[in-house]
Amino acid sequence: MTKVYYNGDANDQLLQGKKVAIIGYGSQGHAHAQNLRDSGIDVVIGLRQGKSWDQAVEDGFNVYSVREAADQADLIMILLPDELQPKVYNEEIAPVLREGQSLFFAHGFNVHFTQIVPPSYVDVALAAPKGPGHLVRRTYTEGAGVPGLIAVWQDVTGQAKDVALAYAKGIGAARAGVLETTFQEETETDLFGEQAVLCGGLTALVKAGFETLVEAGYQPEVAYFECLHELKLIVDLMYEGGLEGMRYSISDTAQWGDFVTGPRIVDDRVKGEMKKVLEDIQSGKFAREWILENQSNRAVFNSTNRRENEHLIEEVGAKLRDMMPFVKQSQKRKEAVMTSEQN
Ligand SMILES: NC(=O)C1=CN([C@@H]2O[C@H](COP(=O)(O)OP(=O)(O)OC[C@H]3O[C@@H](n4cnc5c(N)ncnc54)[C@H](OP(=O)(O)O)[C@@H]3O)[C@@H](O)[C@H]2O)C=CC1
Ligand SMILES: CC[C@](O)(C(C)=O)C(=O)O
Ligand SMILES: [Mg+2]
Ligand SMILES: [Mg+2]
Repeated sequence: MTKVYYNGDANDQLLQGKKVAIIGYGSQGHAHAQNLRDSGIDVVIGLRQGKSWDQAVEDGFNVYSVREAADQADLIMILLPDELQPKVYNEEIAPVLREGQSLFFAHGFNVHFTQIVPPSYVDVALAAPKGPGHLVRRTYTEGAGVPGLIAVWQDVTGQAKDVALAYAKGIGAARAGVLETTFQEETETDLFGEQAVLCGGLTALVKAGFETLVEAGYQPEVAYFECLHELKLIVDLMYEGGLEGMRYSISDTAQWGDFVTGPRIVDDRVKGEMKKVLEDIQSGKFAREWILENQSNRAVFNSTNRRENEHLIEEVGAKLRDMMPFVKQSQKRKEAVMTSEQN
């Protein structure tokens, strides 16, 4: 059985008196920075001037250029978009890297696919939450956490794994469970999961269900509630109790439909395609195409994004969600602030 690490397995002392530079203050960056700070760790932020810089200052952090932050830190966590990391690393971080520092990532893409080649004299490790950054922060504030993976690429000090575990505890991941992996396993499984199941597979399934109902003459609003809105409610049950827990709550009619129709939708052809997707990830084909797409100014990414945002499901969903302010996180936050200001 794989060892799962929890809070009690981590040595907090390894990050006490050390300075952590969080490079980037986006989805993961703001969450790591705020969680580590709340865990008693000294954090500075490395950024360029702009929206995130202003936000990090507003959130009470000392913010520096990437180079200045990296230069003063014991541990540098790179939380920039994957496609921008190699340039920023080469121009701003590599020139100031020195022995004794640790270089951390939340995803192994650039190291595994050799877009970043760290020098031999720094520890290189991974602390990768298995969830979106905004939930890494939200769950932490709720006393919970998002599970995480740690991995060591290069261990100069002999402490890289223990430091990665202490970091994982600092961001709240060790409340939920931390697994040790390799850069290769993290990179390949993360890319596969987001493409085939969590993001690509799911959005395609939702759209195909919605379109099938609408093309058959059913109301788009009914199709939206059925194929998108209710998904969260069903997934929440799976999150809490696995497949069995979800099936306990649904009707026997739904469960029978699940058993007989599920395998007709996700059939052997779909599974065969998943295997090909995995092969493209393992061979580096996907990585090369994503790198080239960025070098060609994201022609396909941008046009696909525009088309996707214009889909009827988005138009219908936006109107329905406007009538359900409680489902909008930003609205929830505004209300929480207003309530705390009133009290
Ligand atoms: N999103 C997620 O939940 C997850 C992400 N990861 C990994 O975490 C890493 C970060 O991803 P994510 O949080 O999504 O990234 P985001 O796209 O949310 O991060 C953008 C941040 O990077 C800053 N930035 C962009 N370009 C530069 C630059 N040239 N110099 C300085 N700062 C810059 C942006 O600042 P500005 O406002 O100025 O543009 C912003 O603060 C990736 O490796 C990703 O794979 C891992 C698990 C989940
Ligand atoms: C599922 C997408 C993800 O891998 C994540 C939130 O874990 C990402 O890269 O954003
Ligand atoms: Mg992921
Ligand atoms: Mg990912």
